[in-house]
Amino acid sequence: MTAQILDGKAAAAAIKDELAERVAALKDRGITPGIATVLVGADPASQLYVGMKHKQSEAIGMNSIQRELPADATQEQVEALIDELNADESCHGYIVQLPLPRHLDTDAILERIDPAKDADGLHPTNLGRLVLNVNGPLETPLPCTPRGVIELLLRNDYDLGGKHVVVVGRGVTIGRPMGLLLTRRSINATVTQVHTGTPEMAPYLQQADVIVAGAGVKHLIKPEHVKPGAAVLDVGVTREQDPETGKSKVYGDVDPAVAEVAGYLSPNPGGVGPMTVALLMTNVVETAERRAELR
Ligand SMILES: Nc1nc2c(c(=O)[nH]1)N[C@@H](CN(C=O)c1ccc(C(=O)N[C@@H](CCC(=O)O)C(=O)O)cc1)CN2
Repeated sequence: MTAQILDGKAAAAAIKDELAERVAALKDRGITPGIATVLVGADPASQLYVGMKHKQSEAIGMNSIQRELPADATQEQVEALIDELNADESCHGYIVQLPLPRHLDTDAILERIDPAKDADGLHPTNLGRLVLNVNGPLETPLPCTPRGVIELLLRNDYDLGGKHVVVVGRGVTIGRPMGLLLTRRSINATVTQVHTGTPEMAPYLQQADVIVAGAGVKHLIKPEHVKPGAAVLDVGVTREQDPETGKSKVYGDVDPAVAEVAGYLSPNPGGVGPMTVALLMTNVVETAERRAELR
Protein backbone atom coordinates (compact mmCIF):
# COMPACT_ATOMS: atom_id res chain seq x y z
CA MET A 1 0.00 0.00 0.00
CA THR A 2 1.17 3.54 -0.68
CA ALA A 3 -0.64 6.32 1.13
CA GLN A 4 -2.78 8.87 -0.66
CA ILE A 5 -1.00 12.20 -0.19
CA LEU A 6 -3.00 14.96 1.51
CA ASP A 7 -1.53 17.81 -0.51
CA GLY A 8 -1.48 20.94 1.64
CA LYS A 9 -0.10 23.14 -1.12
CA ALA A 10 -3.04 22.33 -3.42
CA ALA A 11 -5.64 22.77 -0.65
CA ALA A 12 -4.03 26.05 0.45
CA ALA A 13 -4.05 27.31 -3.16
CA ALA A 14 -7.80 26.58 -3.38
CA ILE A 15 -8.44 28.43 -0.09
CA LYS A 16 -6.44 31.43 -1.30
CA ASP A 17 -8.45 31.56 -4.57
CA GLU A 18 -11.66 31.63 -2.50
CA LEU A 19 -10.21 34.28 -0.17
CA ALA A 20 -9.18 36.50 -3.10
CA GLU A 21 -12.89 36.74 -4.05
CA ARG A 22 -13.89 37.60 -0.47
CA VAL A 23 -11.15 40.24 -0.30
CA ALA A 24 -12.43 41.74 -3.58
CA ALA A 25 -15.98 41.84 -2.12
CA LEU A 26 -14.68 43.69 0.95
CA LYS A 27 -12.76 46.12 -1.25
CA ASP A 28 -15.99 46.85 -3.16
CA ARG A 29 -17.31 48.12 0.19
CA GLY A 30 -14.21 50.24 0.74
CA ILE A 31 -12.51 47.85 3.17
CA THR A 32 -9.05 46.41 2.57
CA PRO A 33 -8.43 43.62 5.07
CA GLY A 34 -5.16 44.30 6.85
CA ILE A 35 -2.92 41.63 8.39
CA ALA A 36 0.07 42.42 10.61
CA THR A 37 2.90 40.37 12.05
CA VAL A 38 5.22 41.08 14.95
CA LEU A 39 8.65 39.48 14.69
CA VAL A 40 11.07 39.81 17.60
CA GLY A 41 14.63 38.82 16.75
CA ALA A 42 16.11 37.31 13.59
CA ASP A 43 15.44 33.59 13.81
CA PRO A 44 15.77 32.44 10.15
CA ALA A 45 12.77 30.07 10.30
CA SER A 46 10.53 32.76 11.82
CA GLN A 47 11.74 35.24 9.18
CA LEU A 48 10.84 32.71 6.50
CA TYR A 49 7.32 32.12 7.91
CA VAL A 50 6.63 35.82 8.37
CA GLY A 51 7.85 36.51 4.82
CA MET A 52 5.49 33.83 3.46
CA LYS A 53 2.55 35.35 5.36
CA HIS A 54 3.13 38.81 3.86
CA LYS A 55 3.86 37.65 0.32
CA GLN A 56 0.76 35.45 0.19
CA SER A 57 -1.54 38.02 1.83
CA GLU A 58 -0.47 40.69 -0.64
CA ALA A 59 -0.98 38.27 -3.53
CA ILE A 60 -4.70 38.03 -2.69
CA GLY A 61 -5.09 41.81 -2.30
CA MET A 62 -4.75 42.18 1.47
CA ASN A 63 -2.85 45.01 3.11
CA SER A 64 0.14 43.70 5.08
CA ILE A 65 1.96 45.41 7.91
CA GLN A 66 5.31 43.95 8.98
CA ARG A 67 6.66 45.06 12.36
CA GLU A 68 10.05 43.95 13.70
CA LEU A 69 11.93 44.41 16.96
CA PRO A 70 15.49 43.36 17.85
CA ALA A 71 16.13 40.13 19.78
CA ASP A 72 16.93 42.13 22.94
CA ALA A 73 13.65 44.10 22.84
CA THR A 74 12.14 44.59 26.30
CA GLN A 75 8.72 43.39 27.43
CA GLU A 76 7.63 47.05 27.48
CA GLN A 77 8.73 47.60 23.86
CA VAL A 78 6.82 44.55 22.64
CA GLU A 79 3.74 45.52 24.64
CA ALA A 80 3.90 49.08 23.24
CA LEU A 81 3.89 47.61 19.72
CA ILE A 82 0.90 45.41 20.62
CA ASP A 83 -0.95 48.52 21.88
CA GLU A 84 -0.16 50.28 18.59
CA LEU A 85 -1.58 47.44 16.50
CA ASN A 86 -4.65 47.18 18.76
CA ALA A 87 -5.34 50.86 17.99
CA ASP A 88 -4.51 50.71 14.26
CA GLU A 89 -7.80 50.78 12.30
CA SER A 90 -6.11 49.48 9.14
CA CYS A 91 -5.07 46.28 10.93
CA HIS A 92 -7.96 43.77 11.13
CA GLY A 93 -5.90 40.96 12.61
CA TYR A 94 -2.34 40.20 13.60
CA ILE A 95 -0.02 37.61 15.08
CA VAL A 96 3.06 37.64 17.23
CA GLN A 97 5.44 35.16 15.62
CA LEU A 98 6.38 32.40 18.06
CA PRO A 99 8.61 31.40 19.70
CA LEU A 100 9.61 34.70 21.30
CA PRO A 101 13.07 35.20 22.83
CA ARG A 102 13.20 33.48 26.22
CA HIS A 103 13.48 36.66 28.30
CA LEU A 104 10.00 37.75 27.19
CA ASP A 105 6.74 36.74 28.91
CA THR A 106 4.85 35.14 25.99
CA ASP A 107 1.59 34.62 27.92
CA ALA A 108 1.43 38.29 28.96
CA ILE A 109 2.09 39.36 25.36
CA LEU A 110 -0.61 37.08 23.91
CA GLU A 111 -3.05 38.31 26.57
CA ARG A 112 -2.42 41.94 25.57
CA ILE A 113 -3.61 41.34 21.99
CA ASP A 114 -7.14 42.67 21.38
CA PRO A 115 -9.14 39.38 21.20
CA ALA A 116 -11.07 40.80 18.21
CA LYS A 117 -7.76 41.13 16.31
CA ASP A 118 -6.20 37.87 17.48
CA ALA A 119 -5.52 36.17 14.13
CA ASP A 120 -3.94 33.14 15.82
CA GLY A 121 -6.82 32.40 18.22
CA LEU A 122 -4.28 32.21 21.05
CA HIS A 123 -5.66 34.97 23.30
CA PRO A 124 -7.07 33.41 26.52
CA THR A 125 -10.56 34.73 25.64
CA ASN A 126 -10.50 33.00 22.26
CA LEU A 127 -9.02 29.79 23.65
CA GLY A 128 -11.74 29.95 26.33
CA ARG A 129 -14.40 30.33 23.63
CA LEU A 130 -12.93 27.30 21.88
CA VAL A 131 -13.55 25.35 25.10
CA LEU A 132 -17.06 26.77 25.64
CA ASN A 133 -18.40 26.97 22.11
CA VAL A 134 -18.82 23.21 21.68
CA ASN A 135 -21.78 23.45 19.30
CA GLY A 136 -21.85 27.03 18.12
CA PRO A 137 -20.78 28.71 14.89
CA LEU A 138 -17.17 29.69 14.39
CA GLU A 139 -17.38 33.26 15.59
CA THR A 140 -13.94 33.30 17.11
CA PRO A 141 -10.63 32.81 15.33
CA LEU A 142 -9.25 29.30 15.71
CA PRO A 143 -5.56 28.46 16.03
CA CYS A 144 -4.29 28.19 12.46
CA THR A 145 -2.47 24.84 12.43
CA PRO A 146 -5.27 22.80 14.08
CA ARG A 147 -7.80 24.51 11.81
CA GLY A 148 -5.51 23.68 8.87
CA VAL A 149 -5.45 19.99 9.85
CA ILE A 150 -9.27 19.80 9.93
CA GLU A 151 -9.64 21.76 6.68
CA LEU A 152 -7.08 19.58 4.88
CA LEU A 153 -9.01 16.43 5.85
CA LEU A 154 -12.40 17.98 4.95
CA ARG A 155 -11.13 19.08 1.54
CA ASN A 156 -10.01 15.50 0.90
CA ASP A 157 -13.51 14.21 1.85
CA TYR A 158 -12.15 12.49 4.96
CA ASP A 159 -14.91 12.19 7.58
CA LEU A 160 -13.54 12.46 11.13
CA GLY A 161 -16.88 11.52 12.73
CA GLY A 162 -16.44 8.58 15.12
CA LYS A 163 -12.74 8.27 14.30
CA HIS A 164 -10.13 7.71 17.02
CA VAL A 165 -7.53 10.46 16.66
CA VAL A 166 -4.26 10.32 18.56
CA VAL A 167 -2.71 13.77 18.91
CA VAL A 168 1.01 13.71 19.69
CA GLY A 169 2.07 16.82 21.62
CA ARG A 170 0.43 19.30 23.98
CA GLY A 171 1.82 22.67 22.89
CA VAL A 172 -0.41 25.73 22.74
CA THR A 173 -0.22 26.26 18.95
CA ILE A 174 -0.99 22.65 17.94
CA GLY A 175 -1.65 19.88 20.49
CA ARG A 176 -3.96 21.48 23.04
CA PRO A 177 -6.31 23.30 20.65
CA MET A 178 -6.23 20.31 18.25
CA GLY A 179 -7.88 18.06 20.82
CA LEU A 180 -10.54 20.70 21.61
CA LEU A 181 -11.38 21.22 17.96
CA LEU A 182 -11.61 17.53 17.12
CA THR A 183 -14.07 16.85 19.94
CA ARG A 184 -16.53 19.57 18.82
CA ARG A 185 -19.91 18.05 18.03
CA SER A 186 -19.62 19.19 14.42
CA ILE A 187 -16.50 17.03 14.02
CA ASN A 188 -17.17 14.30 16.59
CA ALA A 189 -13.83 12.54 16.78
CA THR A 190 -12.66 10.62 19.84
CA VAL A 191 -9.31 11.97 20.98
CA THR A 192 -6.35 10.55 22.85
CA GLN A 193 -3.58 13.02 23.61
CA VAL A 194 -0.07 11.65 24.12
CA HIS A 195 2.96 13.73 25.04
CA THR A 196 6.42 13.63 26.60
CA GLY A 197 4.83 12.51 29.89
CA THR A 198 3.26 9.41 28.26
CA PRO A 199 5.43 6.46 29.30
CA GLU A 200 4.76 4.43 26.15
CA MET A 201 3.10 5.98 23.09
CA ALA A 202 3.15 2.94 20.78
CA PRO A 203 0.01 1.16 22.11
CA TYR A 204 -2.04 4.35 21.62
CA LEU A 205 -0.62 5.10 18.18
CA GLN A 206 -1.27 1.55 16.98
CA GLN A 207 -5.02 1.92 17.70
CA ALA A 208 -5.41 5.27 15.93
CA ASP A 209 -7.52 5.84 12.84
CA VAL A 210 -5.81 9.22 12.56
CA ILE A 211 -2.47 10.41 13.96
CA VAL A 212 -1.69 14.13 14.22
CA ALA A 213 2.01 14.31 15.06
CA GLY A 214 3.19 17.65 16.42
CA ALA A 215 5.94 16.76 18.87
CA GLY A 216 8.89 18.28 16.98
CA VAL A 217 10.89 15.03 17.24
CA LYS A 218 12.47 13.95 13.95
CA HIS A 219 10.91 10.72 12.55
CA LEU A 220 9.29 9.80 15.89
CA ILE A 221 6.44 7.95 14.16
CA LYS A 222 7.66 4.71 12.56
CA PRO A 223 5.75 2.33 10.26
CA GLU A 224 5.24 -0.15 13.15
CA HIS A 225 3.31 2.55 15.06
CA VAL A 226 0.71 2.96 12.32
CA LYS A 227 -2.43 0.88 11.79
CA PRO A 228 -2.66 -0.10 8.10
CA GLY A 229 -4.83 2.43 6.27
CA ALA A 230 -4.69 5.09 9.01
CA ALA A 231 -4.44 8.81 8.17
CA VAL A 232 -1.19 10.38 9.37
CA LEU A 233 -0.71 14.16 9.49
CA ASP A 234 2.84 15.33 10.10
CA VAL A 235 2.95 18.76 11.76
CA GLY A 236 6.18 18.50 13.77
CA VAL A 237 9.21 20.48 12.61
CA THR A 238 12.88 19.72 13.24
CA ARG A 239 15.46 21.76 11.35
CA GLU A 240 18.84 20.19 10.68
CA GLN A 241 21.63 20.63 8.22
CA ASP A 242 21.10 18.37 5.20
CA PRO A 243 24.23 16.14 5.11
CA GLU A 244 24.18 16.19 1.28
CA THR A 245 23.66 19.91 0.59
CA GLY A 246 24.84 21.43 3.89
CA LYS A 247 21.69 23.58 3.83
CA SER A 248 19.04 23.80 6.57
CA LYS A 249 16.33 21.19 5.97
CA VAL A 250 12.93 20.49 7.53
CA TYR A 251 12.34 17.01 8.94
CA GLY A 252 8.90 16.02 10.16
CA ASP A 253 7.81 13.80 13.06
CA VAL A 254 6.89 11.03 10.62
CA ASP A 255 9.39 8.58 9.14
CA PRO A 256 8.94 8.63 5.32
CA ALA A 257 8.57 4.80 5.38
CA VAL A 258 5.14 5.34 7.03
CA ALA A 259 3.83 6.03 3.49
CA GLU A 260 3.96 2.26 2.90
CA VAL A 261 1.49 1.54 5.74
CA ALA A 262 -0.76 4.60 6.04
CA GLY A 263 -3.88 5.13 3.93
CA TYR A 264 -3.44 8.90 3.87
CA LEU A 265 -0.35 10.97 4.56
CA SER A 266 0.05 14.69 4.99
CA PRO A 267 3.81 15.13 4.49
CA ASN A 268 6.09 17.72 6.01
CA PRO A 269 7.01 19.90 4.19
CA GLY A 270 4.10 20.28 1.77
CA GLY A 271 1.23 19.35 4.10
CA VAL A 272 -0.18 21.33 6.99
CA GLY A 273 2.47 24.12 6.84
CA PRO A 274 0.93 25.85 3.79
CA MET A 275 -2.52 25.35 5.37
CA THR A 276 -1.36 27.24 8.49
CA VAL A 277 -0.68 30.33 6.40
CA ALA A 278 -3.93 29.98 4.41
CA LEU A 279 -6.00 29.65 7.61
CA LEU A 280 -4.25 32.64 9.16
CA MET A 281 -5.35 34.70 6.18
CA THR A 282 -8.84 33.20 6.50
CA ASN A 283 -9.00 34.27 10.16
CA VAL A 284 -8.13 37.86 9.21
CA VAL A 285 -10.58 38.00 6.29
CA GLU A 286 -13.31 36.65 8.61
CA THR A 287 -12.45 39.34 11.17
CA ALA A 288 -12.76 42.03 8.47
CA GLU A 289 -16.08 40.52 7.36
CA ARG A 290 -17.35 40.53 10.95
CA ARG A 291 -16.36 44.19 11.29
CA ALA A 292 -18.17 44.95 8.02
CA GLU A 293 -21.15 42.92 9.29
CA LEU A 294 -20.93 40.60 6.30
CA ARG A 295 -20.95 37.55 8.59
N1 LIG B 1 2.17 32.95 16.14
C1 LIG B 1 2.45 31.76 15.60
N2 LIG B 1 3.70 31.31 15.59
C2 LIG B 1 3.96 30.10 15.03
C3 LIG B 1 2.94 29.33 14.43
C4 LIG B 1 1.63 29.83 14.46
O1 LIG B 1 0.65 29.19 14.01
N3 LIG B 1 1.42 31.06 15.06
N4 LIG B 1 3.25 28.16 13.75
C5 LIG B 1 4.63 27.83 13.48
C6 LIG B 1 5.24 28.42 12.25
N5 LIG B 1 4.38 28.72 11.10
C7 LIG B 1 3.60 29.81 11.17
O2 LIG B 1 3.82 30.75 11.87
C8 LIG B 1 4.53 28.02 9.86
C9 LIG B 1 5.23 26.85 9.79
C10 LIG B 1 5.44 26.21 8.55
C11 LIG B 1 4.94 26.77 7.40
C12 LIG B 1 5.18 26.17 6.06
O3 LIG B 1 4.47 26.45 5.11
N6 LIG B 1 6.22 25.34 5.93
C13 LIG B 1 6.58 24.76 4.67
C14 LIG B 1 8.07 24.49 4.68
C15 LIG B 1 8.87 25.75 4.70
C16 LIG B 1 10.33 25.48 4.99
O4 LIG B 1 11.05 25.22 4.04
O5 LIG B 1 10.72 25.56 6.14
C17 LIG B 1 5.83 23.44 4.46
O6 LIG B 1 5.41 22.84 5.44
O7 LIG B 1 5.70 23.04 3.31
C18 LIG B 1 4.22 27.93 7.48
C19 LIG B 1 4.01 28.56 8.70
C20 LIG B 1 5.51 28.29 14.64
N7 LIG B 1 5.23 29.62 15.02
